[in-house]
Amino acid sequence: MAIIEVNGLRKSYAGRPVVDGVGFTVEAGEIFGILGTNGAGKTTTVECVEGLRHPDAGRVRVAGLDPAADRDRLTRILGAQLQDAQLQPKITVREALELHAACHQNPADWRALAERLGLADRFGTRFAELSGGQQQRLFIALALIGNPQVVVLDELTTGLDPRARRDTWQLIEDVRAGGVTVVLVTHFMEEAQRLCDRVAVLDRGRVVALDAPSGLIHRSAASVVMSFTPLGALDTGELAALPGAGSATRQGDRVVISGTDETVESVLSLLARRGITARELRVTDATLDEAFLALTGAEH
Ligand SMILES: Nc1ncnc2c1ncn2[C@@H]1O[C@H](COP(=O)(O)OP(=O)(O)OP(=O)(O)O)[C@@H](O)[C@H]1O
Repeated sequence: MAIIEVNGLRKSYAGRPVVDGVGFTVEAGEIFGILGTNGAGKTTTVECVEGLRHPDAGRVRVAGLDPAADRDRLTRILGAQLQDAQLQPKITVREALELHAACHQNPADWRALAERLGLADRFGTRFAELSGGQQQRLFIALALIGNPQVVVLDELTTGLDPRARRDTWQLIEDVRAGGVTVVLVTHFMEEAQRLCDRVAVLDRGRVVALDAPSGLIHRSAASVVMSFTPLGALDTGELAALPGAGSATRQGDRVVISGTDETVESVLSLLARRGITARELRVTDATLDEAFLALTGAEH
């Protein structure tokens, strides 16, 4: 059953379309990812779903409600992550939880929520004194405090260290296991690949792909990634023109080529013809990174 339906969504700023006919549905209980390059229109799209921005055209429904017209009822169904600027640096964890619980008709037990999110020993700590990971946990708690059916998390793990990011992923999986539908805007392909049931890839205001992460990877022309340090001059433009090659870039002294098995064979024979040694040669399966680059034509 679809809990979010977006059809033909359009939004322009000063005559410039930034969301240009976006459509997708989110099924109840799934973790739905929204990926895209900077400025692709991700935040504008989810803010239309949250009722924070009014679309110029199109239809948005969250559990049957029109977010633009039914914002009050929507807040009982949908929880959104706050941006840090919206919390006072001096507010304590307890005060923030109590304050936000008081804004909802049917709030969750904030002590139990804090316990579940590992914040129980931080009730007296001021927001500004929390670590980045603890702040993110607090934002998740505040997004969940109204017992929502849907939670929208926009770039939740940006700025977190790898351990805190992984802890946050576990939290998101726990949230979903509790029956909440999650919409996750992210720049991290690993995060999307690990967490999301399906992802929509936005590029310049349009959905250019919508599938399970594994589906996007399989549909992408690049199935493998080859990398090595060449002991000799090698032109990436020449490599990118080899059969099946998706992209060829330099990362420090290494050359990274995405493509197919045929590309690997072609690179090896080119190296042999030129008498160039490839040090620390690696060939790995392609990930969502390569699919994303191919879909958006972007470097990131
Ligand atoms: N209130 C606004 N007024 C004018 N332009 C805006 C406004 N909000 C967003 N934009 C522009 O709309 C475009 C899309 O912005 P949006 O924040 O939706 O993109 P995004 O995909 O979330 O980007 P990012 O990954 O950088 O957060 C950007 O070019 C942005 O500068």
